[in-house]
This record gives sequence, structure tokens and C-alpha cells, in this order.
Amino acid sequence: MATQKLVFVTGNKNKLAEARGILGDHFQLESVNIDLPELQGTSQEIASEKCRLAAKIVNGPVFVEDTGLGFNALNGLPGPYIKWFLESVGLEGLNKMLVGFSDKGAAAYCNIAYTTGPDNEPILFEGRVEGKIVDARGPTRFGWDPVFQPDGYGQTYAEIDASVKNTMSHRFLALCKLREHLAKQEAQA
Ligand SMILES: O=c1nc[nH]c2c1ncn2[C@H]1C[C@H](O)[C@@H](COP(=O)(O)OP(=O)(O)OP(=O)(O)O)O1
Ligand SMILES: [Mg+2]
Repeated sequence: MATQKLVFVTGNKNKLAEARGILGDHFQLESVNIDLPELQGTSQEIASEKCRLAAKIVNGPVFVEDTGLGFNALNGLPGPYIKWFLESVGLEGLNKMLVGFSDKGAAAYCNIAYTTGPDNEPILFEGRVEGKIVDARGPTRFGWDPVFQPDGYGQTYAEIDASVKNTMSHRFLALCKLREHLAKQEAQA
């Protein structure tokens, strides 16, 4: 199978490494390392707006993604603002936010926004994994991985082998939907 070029605009090298791992050899993933400005809003709105900006910069097909971690007890917050919460209060602080709540449930989600170019509206693909917030366990390589334990696993994202995370994560589920869409698009071309 011929390789298909795909541009991913992200300022996050861990996201890029995972996306490369998940998409594999069929896609030649080019990255543009820009931390695009992000509006406030839902994760989908943030991803869509980042995608419009990215398409203007790249002037061609491109995808971006917004990743969130929402706490059930907080009705989905911090959600898309998890980056700033993590930077401000750290892994321990994220845990402390749930002291006083018996519900430690949380959802990790990835919203991919893809467009064929600057004149076309972005299309969205979501991947979502339910789990819970636990005391940090495992290496602190990537964001909030040590405090998120997906349902059905006895390990946190940080403890789960990277090759396994890439077969079940919120990012994997979203990228599978994008891949399916691109395959259909290619078949119609
Ligand atoms: O699988 C993950 N496991 C643990 N942590 C993660 C994951 N994926 C994103 N993260 C972190 C990075 C950032 O602190 C926040 C998302 O914010 P988000 O704006 O989507 O990412 P970002 O600004 O780092 O890169 P980008 O340039 O693509 O927007 O959650
Ligand atoms: Mg960002």
C-alpha cells in the first residue's frame, strides 16, 4: 500500500509520537510544531477553531486535536482546560480537587478536527475512554497519564505499556475514526 501524507499541527511531541505509533507505516505523518491559540469553549469548538487556523497556515489538508480530562463529580471540568490545571496544581493537586467527592470517575477524550483545506469546514472525530482519578502511579512521561486509570485496567495510563496504550486510548479511538474517514475519502477520489 502506498503511503499517504498527513499533516498534524501540534506543539506536543508526546501526542505526535503516539499518533505516529498508532497510524503506523501507511501514513507519513508530517508535523508542524505550533502551539496554536485556543479559544474557550467545548473541546469540539476548540479543536475546530485550531483546525481552521492550522489550515490557513498549512494551506492544505491538516488535522489537529484537543485532548481533555473531565471529572464526573465536576460535571466534566477541567475538561479542555486540563493543561492549565495540570501546570498550576500538578498531579497531586488534580487528586485533591476530588477530595470530598466519592465519585472519582473521569473521562479522557480526544477530539480530532480534520479539514481538506482552508475553504472547508473541519470534520470532527472523538475518542473517549472512561476511568477514574487515582493517586499518581508510574512514570511521569506524558501529562496526566499517572493519575488516570482506565476502566477494566488495574494500571494507570502511565503504567500501561506505550504499545498497549496505543491500542486502547482516547487518541487511538479518535485516530481510528479519522483513518476510516480518510480511507473512504481516498476510495471516492
Ligand atoms: O494521552 C495523554 N495522556 C496524558 N496527558 C495528555 C494526553 N494527551 C494530552 N495530554 C495533556 C497535554 C496537555 O497538558 C493537555 C491537553 O491539552 P491540549 O491543548 O490538547 O494539548 P497541547 O497544548 O499539549 O498540544 P496541542 O498543540 O496539540 O494543543 O493534556
Ligand atoms: Mg493545546
